Amino acid sequence: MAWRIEDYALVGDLHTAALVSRDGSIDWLCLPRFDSGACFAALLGDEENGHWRIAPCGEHGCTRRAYRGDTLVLETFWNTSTGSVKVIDFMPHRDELPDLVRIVEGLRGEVRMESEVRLRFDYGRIMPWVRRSGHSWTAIAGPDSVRLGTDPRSHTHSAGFRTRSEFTVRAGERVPFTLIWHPSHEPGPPPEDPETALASTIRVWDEWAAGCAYRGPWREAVVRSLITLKALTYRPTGGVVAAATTSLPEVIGGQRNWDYRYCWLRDATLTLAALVRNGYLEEAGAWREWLLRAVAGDPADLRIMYGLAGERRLPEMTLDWLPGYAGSFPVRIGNAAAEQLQLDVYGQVVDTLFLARQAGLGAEVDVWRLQRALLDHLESNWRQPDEGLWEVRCERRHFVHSKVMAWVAMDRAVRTVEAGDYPGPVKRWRALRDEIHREVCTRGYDTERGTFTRSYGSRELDAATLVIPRVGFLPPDDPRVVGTVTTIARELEHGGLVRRYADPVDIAVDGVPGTEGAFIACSFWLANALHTIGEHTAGRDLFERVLDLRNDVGLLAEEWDPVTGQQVGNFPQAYSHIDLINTACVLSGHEVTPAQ
Ligand SMILES: OC[C@H]1O[C@H](O[C@H]2O[C@H](CO)[C@@H](O)[C@H](O)[C@H]2O)[C@H](O)[C@@H](O)[C@@H]1O
Repeated sequence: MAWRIEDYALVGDLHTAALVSRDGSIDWLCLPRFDSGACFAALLGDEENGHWRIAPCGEHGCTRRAYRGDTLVLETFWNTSTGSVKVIDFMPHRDELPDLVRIVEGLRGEVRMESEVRLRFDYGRIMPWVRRSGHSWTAIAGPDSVRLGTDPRSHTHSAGFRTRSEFTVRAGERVPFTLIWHPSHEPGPPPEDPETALASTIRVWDEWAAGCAYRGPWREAVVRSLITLKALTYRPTGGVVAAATTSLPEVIGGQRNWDYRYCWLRDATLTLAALVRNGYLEEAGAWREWLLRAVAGDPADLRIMYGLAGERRLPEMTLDWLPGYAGSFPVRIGNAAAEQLQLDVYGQVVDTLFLARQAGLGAEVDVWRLQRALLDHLESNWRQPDEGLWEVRCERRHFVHSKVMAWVAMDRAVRTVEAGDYPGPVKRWRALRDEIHREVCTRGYDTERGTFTRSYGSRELDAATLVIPRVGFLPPDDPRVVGTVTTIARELEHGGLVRRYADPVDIAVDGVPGTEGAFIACSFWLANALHTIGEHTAGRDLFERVLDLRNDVGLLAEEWDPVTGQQVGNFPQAYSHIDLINTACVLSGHEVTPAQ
């Protein structure tokens, strides 16, 4: 039986990330980058697709686990009949090659332990050859080579395509294991001392987390979410992935299984806004540089998502040899949504660059030149229907959220010029801003029901319209805003949270078969909107209800299935953590302060 999605914890090194189950099993790890092939893919299949478990012999599931303070160092504890033990898992921050360290520490009495490693490259398909050299075991296939470093006390042997160790750990003893990836045509790097690596990993995370400016009542949840967003950042380029996984299903057994290991302009800009709001300007600077490189060229060729280094081709395919998480087939890599037109990303990008500048990130001519190009392109294209932020896989529509975000792009451009930051055709932009506003209020508003709709002329609702007061399109006390918030709260409610739009049981809703859970980010948006329209108690109650869905180490997937009571969708997902942070900030009055 598969572990629940919330039974996993994340460790990572700002290049890639691993998921560790409550059973001490690493069931997901892509090397050397987030979007590389997985060498442990049991998450989407079974142990034969690759995993690494370290746990007491005969035990199933740990007693408890936690991150060590404000770090990404995971400690998993077991109390057994003979003693207690913990396994410390982490990935040292690296300049070159990825490295996963696991240290087994005896806490009380003595415990018989086992380690089992099955390395399978290319998402669980390729069985490598294993070579031994002293206490190191190197698995090689094609371009990949992974070296498992063991301690002499762990009595390791390799047979039957798995490497096993059995040993006893006593109170006070520490038995380390390391796993290092390197290109198979190059010699492996010299081993690093696990204890030194642990000390420096703890120090780096502690120092980073101490920089968090948020001081409100939900500090622990906010800091954990910031650490998670940071862990989804690809340090070499400044790109940010939407989640660490591919194909965790939006409903168990369903087909809504997508690859999120890419940089969406929407998700990445929102990540940056959350980081900037909490004092992390360095990441914002790195991402701005990533953006300038990724989108360079003709603005008509703007993509809504890119690879970690700005790659544009992300062809979608299915991995037929993997059965999928709990039988949720197909498993996809690549993402066809990369080819879509999603007009909101123009507004997202311009808005985040505006916010970053307000927060103190220096003005730069190249950044303004990029915005001018995006605005020119939007000026000629905002009237087109698009696939919208929910990336529908059916005919394009005039989505209200896309048009509202086009208004945001024009509004921030006007305000930038008015503030004297840069020059631009402000009269024309003002006129366009007014025109978009008029059109949305006429064609995107249902006067009969008193709510903004999903697209022009439709009666459907869309939780994305909850952003209308937040982006300043209309004031919070406008009856159209109040009507939209209350209608969405009533009609999109799903198990105490909200759906992003009506249950897509009918394929016409978004072009994808099957239903899905409540959307976590949208539930935070609703909490935020309720607060903004003065429904403070309802907003806070909803916010805390969603906070309660975090797993034991503070992580959230994309959705929540109230029927099974489980997290569903890719994990951990940036979107969910972004809106946890933003909503905590709004509900506790913590807003971005421009640098002096
Ligand atoms: O619902 C169908 C689409 O679902 C995915 O997109 C979602 O995730 C993105 C990344 O977090 C987010 O930016 C987007 O708003 C969400 O709808 C999937 O990536 C798409 O391929 C799919 O069509």
